[in-house]
Amino acid sequence: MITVEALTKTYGRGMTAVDDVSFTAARGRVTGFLGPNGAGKSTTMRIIVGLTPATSGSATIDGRRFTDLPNPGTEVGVLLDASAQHAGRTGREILTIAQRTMGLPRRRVQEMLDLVSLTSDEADRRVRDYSLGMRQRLGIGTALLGDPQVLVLDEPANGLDPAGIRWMRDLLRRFADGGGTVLLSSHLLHEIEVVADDLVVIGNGRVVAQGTKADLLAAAGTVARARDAAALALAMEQAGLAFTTHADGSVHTEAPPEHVGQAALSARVVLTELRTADGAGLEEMFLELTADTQREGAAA
Ligand SMILES: Nc1ncnc2c1ncn2[C@@H]1O[C@H](COP(=O)(O)OP(=O)(O)OP(=O)(O)O)[C@@H](O)[C@H]1O
Repeated sequence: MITVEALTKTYGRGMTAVDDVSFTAARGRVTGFLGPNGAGKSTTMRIIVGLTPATSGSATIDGRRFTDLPNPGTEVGVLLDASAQHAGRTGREILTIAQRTMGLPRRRVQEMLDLVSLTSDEADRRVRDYSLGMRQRLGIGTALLGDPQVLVLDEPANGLDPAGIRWMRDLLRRFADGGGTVLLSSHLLHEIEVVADDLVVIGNGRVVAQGTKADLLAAAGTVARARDAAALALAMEQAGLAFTTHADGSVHTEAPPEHVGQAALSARVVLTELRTADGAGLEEMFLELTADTQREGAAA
């Protein structure tokens, strides 16, 4: 488990990148870490893995600071900036150095190359000649090399092709289902929506929302549709549920699906659709929660 408590990071005078941030990323779950550009995600993650000192507050992994872990790579897999890998080395060399540093068996290098689908030919090319997606795959391989129980990944899907993104999603799901802890930042909201169990949203260095994805998206309300749109509207009114009607005939309400279902049943209205409004849910929620801190929003 990752525990971040009252974490604050200031740079120079008056620049607060991370402002009293607290959250946990639990075992067996994927925690999505979201926020607009410059919100403080990378800074928080860098503090968690000991690359940036906190001004105040703490970040621990299973109760210990990253810098106190005797062999950190075997406990925490880290991918922060895939472009930061030594460009003059080959992928195989980078993995081999990490394998030796961690004192792992040599076979782990080939196992990781196979896992991230880098061919022998690619593994022996210098990283400067890698595509972004190949660097990302190598970074994921390096993060997993020591068979850690915790992953801290900053934009891991960046540069991956669609098949790679799906592969990554399945990998993270399996990792968490096996009891692992995943803290994952991404701007790909759809990816987060599919893979995350819990969400932490930050804006301007502060947490603006956190909780289970289900709870946060449930707050987005319910969409319902009936064969007879007018009858559904009447049923909603009779049940005292406030709603708006969309051009496509569906209704949107802040009430949970159960209440809408009950209203339809009471009025004997046949529903053709009943779901939480999570189609565009995460994006809507993200934009709403971070409206004050969005660059685009701020200019409006
Ligand atoms: N070394 C530094 N010195 C001064 N300011 C910094 C430093 N590192 C980060 N910052 C500032 O801290 C704020 C948070 O940056 P951070 O990289 O954590 O954001 P982010 O949420 O990861 O953004 P993005 O989505 O663009 O990656 C930004 O305003 C950034 O300019």
